[in-house]
Amino acid sequence: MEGSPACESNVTVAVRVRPLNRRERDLKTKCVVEMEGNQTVLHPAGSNLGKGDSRNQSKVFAYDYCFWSMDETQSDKFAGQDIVFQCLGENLLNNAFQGYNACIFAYGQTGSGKSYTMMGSAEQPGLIPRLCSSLFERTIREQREGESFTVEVSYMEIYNEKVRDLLDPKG
Ligand SMILES: Nc1ncnc2c1ncn2[C@@H]1O[C@H](COP(=O)(O)OP(=O)(O)OP(=O)(O)O)[C@@H](O)[C@H]1O
Repeated sequence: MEGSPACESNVTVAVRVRPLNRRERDLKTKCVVEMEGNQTVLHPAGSNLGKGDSRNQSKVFAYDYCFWSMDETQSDKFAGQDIVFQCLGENLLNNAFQGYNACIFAYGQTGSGKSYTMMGSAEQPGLIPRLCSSLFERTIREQREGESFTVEVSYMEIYNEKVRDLLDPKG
């Protein structure tokens, strides 16, 4: 409603673009994604469709966050692991410290960058290691007499409609 404060949703949706991989570069793949603020624009990939065909038009989508991780040299818009954590992880931790359950769900086709964003590497840690270190740092920092913190986590993968417990050593 006009004049009322912005409505805060309990769900945050972000989209991330990864750099082209070797195969895509070798095929001289054109990047058809553009990001501006919280908008993602998908351009037609160049086809033989007729002029009036709606598939020839760019499509604009709005998200809470659009992370451009295509090209590190574009430093003004490049979103590395640190930015992703600042935007998604810090809020989630704040909510967790108020006692709310929190969940991050990474969705995308194979090779789209889910593991990179969630786990990352030793040099480029992703959301999970960053969340864990901040979480435990904060439990130590905010320790008070007579209070305790209980942390419960689960880590699941759903692939081909099968759920796999990624923390189960037997798995
Ligand atoms: N933001 C990024 N910056 C640099 N490299 C990336 C990024 N995202 C993904 N990659 C690289 O792209 C490749 C595929 O990414 P990743 O393994 O994370 O995909 P995935 O979605 O988890 O795939 P799968 O569903 O098959 O497990 C990896 O080599 C990864 O290092």
